[in-house]
Amino acid sequence: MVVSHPALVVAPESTIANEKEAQKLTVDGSFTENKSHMPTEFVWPDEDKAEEGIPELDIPPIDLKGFLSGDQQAVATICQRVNEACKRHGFFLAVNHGVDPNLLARAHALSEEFFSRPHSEKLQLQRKLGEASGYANSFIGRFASKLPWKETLSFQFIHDTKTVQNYFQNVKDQDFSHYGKLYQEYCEVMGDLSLVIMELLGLSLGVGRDFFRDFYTGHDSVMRLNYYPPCHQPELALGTGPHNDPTSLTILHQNNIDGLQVFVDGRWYTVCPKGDAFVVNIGDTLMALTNGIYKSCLHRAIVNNSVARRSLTFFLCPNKDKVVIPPKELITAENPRQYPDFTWATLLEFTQKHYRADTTTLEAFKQWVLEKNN
Ligand SMILES: C=C1C[C@]23C[C@H]1CC[C@H]2[C@]1(C)CCC[C@@](C)(C(=O)O)[C@H]1[C@@H]3C(=O)O
Ligand SMILES: O=C(O)CCC(=O)C(=O)O
Ligand SMILES: [Fe+2]
Repeated sequence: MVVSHPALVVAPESTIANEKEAQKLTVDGSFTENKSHMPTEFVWPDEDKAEEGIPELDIPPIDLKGFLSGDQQAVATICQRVNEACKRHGFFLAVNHGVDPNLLARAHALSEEFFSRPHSEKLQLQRKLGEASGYANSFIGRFASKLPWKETLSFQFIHDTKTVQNYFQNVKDQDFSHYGKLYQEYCEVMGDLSLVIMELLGLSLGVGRDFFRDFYTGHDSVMRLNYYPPCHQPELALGTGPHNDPTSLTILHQNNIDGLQVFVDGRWYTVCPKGDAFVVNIGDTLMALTNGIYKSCLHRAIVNNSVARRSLTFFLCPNKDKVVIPPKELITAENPRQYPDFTWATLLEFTQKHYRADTTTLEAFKQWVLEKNN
Protein backbone atom coordinates (compact mmCIF):
# COMPACT_ATOMS: atom_id res chain seq x y z
CA MET A 1 0.00 0.00 0.00
CA VAL A 2 1.40 3.37 -0.95
CA VAL A 3 0.36 6.92 -0.27
CA SER A 4 1.53 10.15 -1.80
CA HIS A 5 0.07 13.11 0.00
CA PRO A 6 2.91 15.01 1.62
CA ALA A 7 1.12 14.41 4.92
CA LEU A 8 1.55 10.71 4.58
CA VAL A 9 5.25 10.14 4.53
CA VAL A 10 6.87 7.64 6.85
CA ALA A 11 8.13 9.41 9.93
CA PRO A 12 9.42 6.75 12.30
CA GLU A 13 9.44 8.41 15.69
CA SER A 14 8.43 5.93 18.29
CA THR A 15 7.68 2.46 19.37
CA ILE A 16 4.11 1.28 19.36
CA ALA A 17 3.49 0.53 15.65
CA ASN A 18 4.60 -2.54 13.81
CA GLU A 19 7.55 -1.59 11.55
CA LYS A 20 6.27 -3.69 8.65
CA GLU A 21 2.89 -2.00 8.71
CA ALA A 22 4.60 1.40 8.73
CA GLN A 23 6.68 0.58 5.67
CA LYS A 24 3.54 -0.07 3.64
CA LEU A 25 2.73 3.63 3.90
CA THR A 26 5.87 4.85 2.21
CA VAL A 27 5.15 7.75 -0.10
CA ASP A 28 5.55 7.18 -3.83
CA GLY A 29 3.23 9.45 -5.74
CA SER A 30 0.39 7.09 -6.54
CA PHE A 31 -2.04 7.88 -3.76
CA THR A 32 -3.42 11.23 -4.89
CA GLU A 33 -4.05 9.77 -8.35
CA ASN A 34 -6.14 7.04 -6.78
CA LYS A 35 -8.45 9.13 -4.66
CA SER A 36 -11.00 6.39 -4.13
CA HIS A 37 -8.72 4.56 -1.79
CA MET A 38 -7.97 5.51 1.79
CA PRO A 39 -5.36 3.32 3.50
CA THR A 40 -7.05 1.45 6.35
CA GLU A 41 -4.49 2.89 8.75
CA PHE A 42 -6.19 6.28 8.37
CA VAL A 43 -9.76 5.03 8.79
CA TRP A 44 -11.25 5.72 12.22
CA PRO A 45 -14.07 3.65 13.74
CA ASP A 46 -17.58 5.10 13.57
CA GLU A 47 -17.80 5.77 17.31
CA ASP A 48 -14.83 8.17 17.11
CA LYS A 49 -15.83 9.98 13.94
CA ALA A 50 -18.02 13.03 13.56
CA GLU A 51 -21.60 12.47 12.47
CA GLU A 52 -23.25 14.92 10.05
CA GLY A 53 -24.51 18.27 11.24
CA ILE A 54 -22.50 18.93 14.41
CA PRO A 55 -23.85 22.27 15.74
CA GLU A 56 -21.73 25.28 16.52
CA LEU A 57 -21.19 25.90 20.21
CA ASP A 58 -22.58 29.29 20.99
CA ILE A 59 -21.09 30.43 24.28
CA PRO A 60 -20.00 33.94 25.16
CA PRO A 61 -16.21 34.20 25.52
CA ILE A 62 -14.59 35.18 28.80
CA ASP A 63 -13.32 38.74 28.55
CA LEU A 64 -10.03 38.83 30.46
CA LYS A 65 -9.68 42.62 30.36
CA GLY A 66 -11.34 43.17 33.73
CA PHE A 67 -9.27 40.40 35.31
CA LEU A 68 -6.02 41.75 33.92
CA SER A 69 -6.80 45.27 35.14
CA GLY A 70 -7.89 44.04 38.59
CA ASP A 71 -11.44 45.41 38.40
CA GLN A 72 -12.93 43.64 41.46
CA GLN A 73 -16.48 43.48 40.16
CA ALA A 74 -15.28 42.01 36.87
CA VAL A 75 -12.98 39.56 38.67
CA ALA A 76 -15.90 38.12 40.64
CA THR A 77 -18.07 37.67 37.53
CA ILE A 78 -15.22 36.16 35.49
CA CYS A 79 -14.32 33.73 38.29
CA GLN A 80 -17.89 32.55 38.52
CA ARG A 81 -18.15 31.92 34.77
CA VAL A 82 -14.77 30.21 34.59
CA ASN A 83 -15.67 28.03 37.57
CA GLU A 84 -18.88 26.90 35.89
CA ALA A 85 -17.20 26.14 32.57
CA CYS A 86 -14.29 24.23 34.13
CA LYS A 87 -16.56 22.12 36.33
CA ARG A 88 -18.91 21.32 33.47
CA HIS A 89 -16.71 20.63 30.43
CA GLY A 90 -13.22 21.99 31.09
CA PHE A 91 -12.84 24.70 28.51
CA PHE A 92 -13.63 28.33 27.72
CA LEU A 93 -12.88 30.93 25.09
CA ALA A 94 -10.72 33.86 26.17
CA VAL A 95 -10.73 37.30 24.55
CA ASN A 96 -8.98 40.55 25.45
CA HIS A 97 -6.13 38.41 26.74
CA GLY A 98 -3.51 41.02 25.98
CA VAL A 99 -1.61 38.98 23.38
CA ASP A 100 -0.51 41.12 20.44
CA PRO A 101 -2.61 40.12 17.38
CA ASN A 102 0.45 40.76 15.26
CA LEU A 103 2.43 38.11 17.17
CA LEU A 104 -0.41 35.66 16.63
CA ALA A 105 -0.50 36.46 12.91
CA ARG A 106 3.27 36.03 12.60
CA ALA A 107 3.15 32.72 14.49
CA HIS A 108 0.52 31.41 12.05
CA ALA A 109 2.35 32.72 9.01
CA LEU A 110 5.58 31.00 10.00
CA SER A 111 3.73 27.77 10.69
CA GLU A 112 2.23 27.99 7.20
CA GLU A 113 5.69 28.61 5.80
CA PHE A 114 7.11 25.58 7.62
CA PHE A 115 4.49 23.07 6.52
CA SER A 116 4.64 24.23 2.91
CA ARG A 117 8.36 23.41 2.75
CA PRO A 118 9.59 20.42 0.76
CA HIS A 119 9.45 17.21 2.71
CA SER A 120 13.24 16.90 2.82
CA GLU A 121 13.54 20.24 4.64
CA LYS A 122 10.88 19.34 7.20
CA LEU A 123 12.72 16.10 7.83
CA GLN A 124 15.71 18.09 9.05
CA LEU A 125 13.61 18.64 12.17
CA GLN A 126 12.27 15.09 12.32
CA ARG A 127 11.28 13.97 15.79
CA LYS A 128 13.62 11.20 16.89
CA LEU A 129 12.80 8.14 18.89
CA GLY A 130 12.23 9.06 22.52
CA GLU A 131 12.47 12.83 21.92
CA ALA A 132 9.59 15.21 22.58
CA SER A 133 10.60 17.82 20.04
CA GLY A 134 10.52 17.71 16.28
CA TYR A 135 8.50 17.24 13.14
CA ALA A 136 6.17 14.26 12.85
CA ASN A 137 4.03 13.17 9.96
CA SER A 138 0.78 11.36 10.79
CA PHE A 139 2.65 9.36 13.45
CA ILE A 140 3.30 6.66 10.85
CA GLY A 141 5.74 4.28 12.46
CA ARG A 142 4.60 5.36 15.92
CA PHE A 143 1.04 4.03 15.79
CA ALA A 144 -0.27 1.16 13.70
CA SER A 145 -3.88 2.27 13.20
CA LYS A 146 -6.22 5.27 13.60
CA LEU A 147 -3.47 7.50 12.22
CA PRO A 148 -4.20 11.21 12.56
CA TRP A 149 -4.42 13.21 9.32
CA LYS A 150 -1.93 15.81 10.45
CA GLU A 151 1.63 16.96 10.52
CA THR A 152 3.04 18.43 13.71
CA LEU A 153 6.08 20.38 14.83
CA SER A 154 6.61 20.22 18.60
CA PHE A 155 9.21 21.79 20.85
CA GLN A 156 9.89 22.08 24.55
CA PHE A 157 9.69 25.39 26.39
CA ILE A 158 11.02 25.59 29.93
CA HIS A 159 10.01 28.71 31.87
CA ASP A 160 12.66 31.44 31.96
CA THR A 161 14.99 29.66 29.55
CA LYS A 162 15.86 30.03 25.88
CA THR A 163 14.89 26.41 25.17
CA VAL A 164 12.96 27.24 22.00
CA GLN A 165 15.63 29.52 20.57
CA ASN A 166 18.30 26.91 21.31
CA TYR A 167 16.30 24.11 19.75
CA PHE A 168 16.06 25.89 16.39
CA GLN A 169 19.61 27.19 16.64
CA ASN A 170 20.94 23.65 16.73
CA VAL A 171 19.44 22.50 13.42
CA LYS A 172 22.21 21.61 11.01
CA ASP A 173 22.35 22.39 7.27
CA GLN A 174 19.53 24.93 7.29
CA ASP A 175 18.98 28.23 9.07
CA PHE A 176 15.90 27.93 11.26
CA SER A 177 16.99 30.68 13.67
CA HIS A 178 14.05 32.96 12.74
CA TYR A 179 11.73 30.17 13.97
CA GLY A 180 13.66 30.17 17.24
CA LYS A 181 13.28 33.92 17.66
CA LEU A 182 9.56 34.05 16.92
CA TYR A 183 8.43 30.90 18.74
CA GLN A 184 10.62 31.75 21.75
CA GLU A 185 8.69 35.02 21.97
CA TYR A 186 5.35 33.29 21.41
CA CYS A 187 6.06 30.70 24.12
CA GLU A 188 7.16 33.35 26.61
CA VAL A 189 3.88 35.19 26.03
CA MET A 190 1.88 31.93 26.32
CA GLY A 191 3.78 30.98 29.47
CA ASP A 192 2.95 34.35 31.07
CA LEU A 193 -0.70 34.08 30.02
CA SER A 194 -0.87 30.54 31.45
CA LEU A 195 0.32 31.78 34.82
CA VAL A 196 -2.29 34.55 34.78
CA ILE A 197 -4.94 31.93 33.97
CA MET A 198 -3.60 29.83 36.85
CA GLU A 199 -4.28 32.76 39.19
CA LEU A 200 -7.77 33.02 37.74
CA LEU A 201 -8.39 29.29 38.24
CA GLY A 202 -7.08 29.45 41.81
CA LEU A 203 -9.43 32.32 42.63
CA SER A 204 -12.33 30.56 40.88
CA LEU A 205 -11.76 27.44 42.95
CA GLY A 206 -11.41 29.38 46.17
CA VAL A 207 -7.79 28.38 46.88
CA GLY A 208 -6.35 31.84 46.30
CA ARG A 209 -4.26 33.31 43.49
CA ASP A 210 -0.96 31.72 44.40
CA PHE A 211 -1.31 27.97 44.73
CA PHE A 212 -1.55 27.06 41.03
CA ARG A 213 0.62 29.96 39.89
CA ASP A 214 3.41 28.80 42.20
CA PHE A 215 2.94 25.18 41.18
CA TYR A 216 3.46 26.07 37.49
CA THR A 217 6.30 28.52 38.02
CA GLY A 218 9.31 26.83 36.42
CA HIS A 219 7.00 24.93 34.05
CA ASP A 220 8.35 22.52 31.44
CA SER A 221 5.87 23.01 28.62
CA VAL A 222 5.34 21.91 25.04
CA MET A 223 4.48 24.03 22.02
CA ARG A 224 3.02 22.34 18.98
CA LEU A 225 2.16 23.59 15.51
CA ASN A 226 -0.58 21.42 14.00
CA TYR A 227 -1.18 21.25 10.27
CA TYR A 228 -4.17 19.39 8.81
CA PRO A 229 -3.88 19.10 5.02
CA PRO A 230 -7.02 18.72 2.92
CA CYS A 231 -8.19 15.12 2.94
CA HIS A 232 -9.94 13.53 -0.05
CA GLN A 233 -12.16 11.37 2.21
CA PRO A 234 -12.61 13.49 5.34
CA GLU A 235 -15.59 11.42 6.49
CA LEU A 236 -13.27 8.45 7.09
CA ALA A 237 -10.37 10.22 8.79
CA LEU A 238 -9.71 12.46 11.79
CA GLY A 239 -7.09 15.15 12.29
CA THR A 240 -6.84 14.26 15.96
CA GLY A 241 -9.03 11.57 17.48
CA PRO A 242 -11.19 12.15 20.58
CA HIS A 243 -8.88 12.77 23.52
CA ASN A 244 -8.20 14.66 26.68
CA ASP A 245 -4.86 16.41 26.75
CA PRO A 246 -2.70 14.66 29.35
CA THR A 247 -1.04 18.03 30.01
CA SER A 248 -2.31 20.78 32.36
CA LEU A 249 -3.66 23.71 30.39
CA THR A 250 -3.84 24.07 26.62
CA ILE A 251 -4.01 27.48 24.99
CA LEU A 252 -5.04 26.96 21.39
CA HIS A 253 -5.50 29.27 18.46
CA GLN A 254 -6.92 28.03 15.17
CA ASN A 255 -6.64 29.71 11.78
CA ASN A 256 -10.00 30.69 10.33
CA ILE A 257 -11.02 27.13 9.40
CA ASP A 258 -13.49 25.05 11.46
CA GLY A 259 -12.34 21.66 12.73
CA LEU A 260 -12.11 21.70 16.51
CA GLN A 261 -14.97 19.94 18.29
CA VAL A 262 -15.59 19.67 22.03
CA PHE A 263 -17.82 17.35 24.01
CA VAL A 264 -20.27 19.33 26.14
CA ASP A 265 -23.25 17.97 28.11
CA GLY A 266 -23.22 14.64 26.30
CA ARG A 267 -22.77 15.79 22.72
CA TRP A 268 -20.23 17.16 20.26
CA TYR A 269 -20.09 20.82 19.21
CA THR A 270 -17.90 22.73 16.79
CA VAL A 271 -15.84 25.52 18.30
CA CYS A 272 -15.66 27.99 15.43
CA PRO A 273 -12.55 30.16 15.20
CA LYS A 274 -13.29 33.70 16.37
CA GLY A 275 -10.60 36.23 15.54
CA ASP A 276 -7.98 36.42 18.25
CA ALA A 277 -9.95 34.33 20.76
CA PHE A 278 -7.99 31.52 22.43
CA VAL A 279 -9.54 28.20 23.30
CA VAL A 280 -8.39 27.36 26.83
CA ASN A 281 -8.63 23.67 27.82
CA ILE A 282 -8.13 21.93 31.12
CA GLY A 283 -5.96 18.80 30.73
CA ASP A 284 -5.65 15.60 32.78
CA THR A 285 -2.81 16.81 35.01
CA LEU A 286 -4.74 19.88 36.12
CA MET A 287 -7.86 17.76 36.62
CA ALA A 288 -5.84 15.63 39.04
CA LEU A 289 -4.37 18.73 40.71
CA THR A 290 -7.89 20.04 41.35
CA ASN A 291 -8.82 16.64 42.79
CA GLY A 292 -11.17 15.98 39.86
CA ILE A 293 -13.19 19.18 40.38
CA TYR A 294 -12.17 20.84 37.12
CA LYS A 295 -12.80 18.49 34.20
CA SER A 296 -10.30 17.62 31.56
CA CYS A 297 -11.83 18.72 28.24
CA LEU A 298 -12.77 16.02 25.73
CA HIS A 299 -12.10 17.22 22.18
CA ARG A 300 -11.08 16.16 18.66
CA ALA A 301 -10.24 17.77 15.31
CA ILE A 302 -11.91 16.88 12.04
CA VAL A 303 -10.50 17.45 8.55
CA ASN A 304 -12.05 18.68 5.32
CA ASN A 305 -11.49 18.11 1.62
CA SER A 306 -10.74 21.62 0.44
CA VAL A 307 -8.57 23.74 2.71
CA ALA A 308 -5.65 23.26 5.05
CA ARG A 309 -6.30 23.92 8.72
CA ARG A 310 -3.69 25.00 11.25
CA SER A 311 -3.62 25.41 15.00
CA LEU A 312 -1.05 26.72 17.47
CA THR A 313 -1.15 24.81 20.74
CA PHE A 314 0.71 25.70 23.89
CA PHE A 315 0.56 22.87 26.44
CA LEU A 316 1.42 24.06 29.93
CA CYS A 317 3.05 21.28 31.98
CA PRO A 318 4.54 21.36 35.48
CA ASN A 319 8.23 21.13 36.04
CA LYS A 320 9.04 17.43 35.77
CA ASP A 321 9.79 16.86 39.45
CA LYS A 322 6.72 18.62 40.90
CA VAL A 323 4.46 16.12 42.63
CA VAL A 324 0.81 16.55 41.70
CA ILE A 325 -1.01 16.88 45.05
CA PRO A 326 -4.20 18.97 45.25
CA PRO A 327 -4.41 21.84 47.73
CA LYS A 328 -5.89 20.68 51.04
CA GLU A 329 -9.04 22.80 50.60
CA LEU A 330 -10.03 20.58 47.66
CA ILE A 331 -9.77 17.34 49.62
CA THR A 332 -12.88 16.83 51.72
CA ALA A 333 -14.96 14.02 53.16
CA GLU A 334 -17.37 14.37 50.20
CA ASN A 335 -14.50 14.53 47.73
CA PRO A 336 -11.58 12.48 49.05
CA ARG A 337 -8.30 12.13 47.09
CA GLN A 338 -9.20 11.00 43.55
CA TYR A 339 -5.72 10.34 42.13
CA PRO A 340 -2.44 9.06 43.54
CA ASP A 341 0.62 11.31 43.79
CA PHE A 342 2.47 11.46 40.48
CA THR A 343 4.85 13.65 38.52
CA TRP A 344 4.30 14.97 35.00
CA ALA A 345 7.47 13.11 34.00
CA THR A 346 5.73 9.82 34.79
CA LEU A 347 2.49 10.71 33.01
CA LEU A 348 4.45 11.91 29.99
CA GLU A 349 6.39 8.64 29.92
CA PHE A 350 3.10 6.74 30.17
CA THR A 351 1.70 8.52 27.08
CA GLN A 352 4.89 8.24 25.08
CA LYS A 353 5.85 4.65 25.86
CA HIS A 354 2.89 2.69 27.17
CA TYR A 355 -0.43 4.27 26.29
CA ARG A 356 -1.67 6.38 23.39
CA ALA A 357 -3.39 9.41 24.90
CA ASP A 358 -7.14 9.16 24.39
CA THR A 359 -10.36 9.71 26.31
CA THR A 360 -9.40 7.53 29.28
CA THR A 361 -5.74 8.34 29.78
CA LEU A 362 -6.12 9.62 33.33
CA GLU A 363 -8.07 6.57 34.54
CA ALA A 364 -5.67 4.17 32.81
CA PHE A 365 -2.72 6.07 34.30
CA LYS A 366 -4.26 6.00 37.77
CA GLN A 367 -4.61 2.19 37.59
CA TRP A 368 -1.06 1.86 36.25
CA VAL A 369 0.39 3.96 39.07
CA LEU A 370 -1.63 2.12 41.73
CA GLU A 371 -0.45 -1.25 40.37
CA LYS A 372 3.16 -0.04 40.26
CA ASN A 373 2.88 1.20 43.85
CA ASN A 374 1.59 -2.16 45.12
C1 LIG B 1 2.49 15.74 25.82
C2 LIG B 1 1.73 15.65 24.76
C3 LIG B 1 1.32 14.37 24.11
C4 LIG B 1 0.43 14.82 22.99
C5 LIG B 1 1.00 16.17 22.69
C6 LIG B 1 1.16 16.79 24.05
C7 LIG B 1 -0.24 17.08 24.64
C8 LIG B 1 -1.37 16.37 23.93
C9 LIG B 1 -1.04 14.93 23.47
C10 LIG B 1 -1.91 14.42 22.30
C11 LIG B 1 -2.18 15.55 21.30
C12 LIG B 1 -3.26 13.84 22.71
C13 LIG B 1 -3.92 13.10 21.53
C14 LIG B 1 -3.03 11.98 21.00
C15 LIG B 1 -1.63 12.46 20.60
C16 LIG B 1 -0.78 11.26 20.27
C17 LIG B 1 -1.72 13.25 19.28
O1 LIG B 1 -2.66 13.01 18.49
O2 LIG B 1 -0.87 14.05 18.96
C18 LIG B 1 -1.03 13.27 21.80
C19 LIG B 1 0.34 13.93 21.73
C20 LIG B 1 1.48 12.95 21.62
O3 LIG B 1 1.57 11.97 22.36
O4 LIG B 1 2.36 13.20 20.77
O1 LIG C 1 -6.05 21.45 16.17
C1 LIG C 1 -6.94 21.45 16.99
O2 LIG C 1 -7.92 22.19 16.91
C2 LIG C 1 -6.87 20.51 18.18
C3 LIG C 1 -5.48 20.04 18.47
C4 LIG C 1 -5.40 19.22 19.71
O3 LIG C 1 -6.37 18.87 20.30
C5 LIG C 1 -4.07 18.87 20.24
O4 LIG C 1 -3.05 19.14 19.56
O5 LIG C 1 -4.03 18.32 21.34
FE1 LIG D 1 -5.82 18.22 22.35
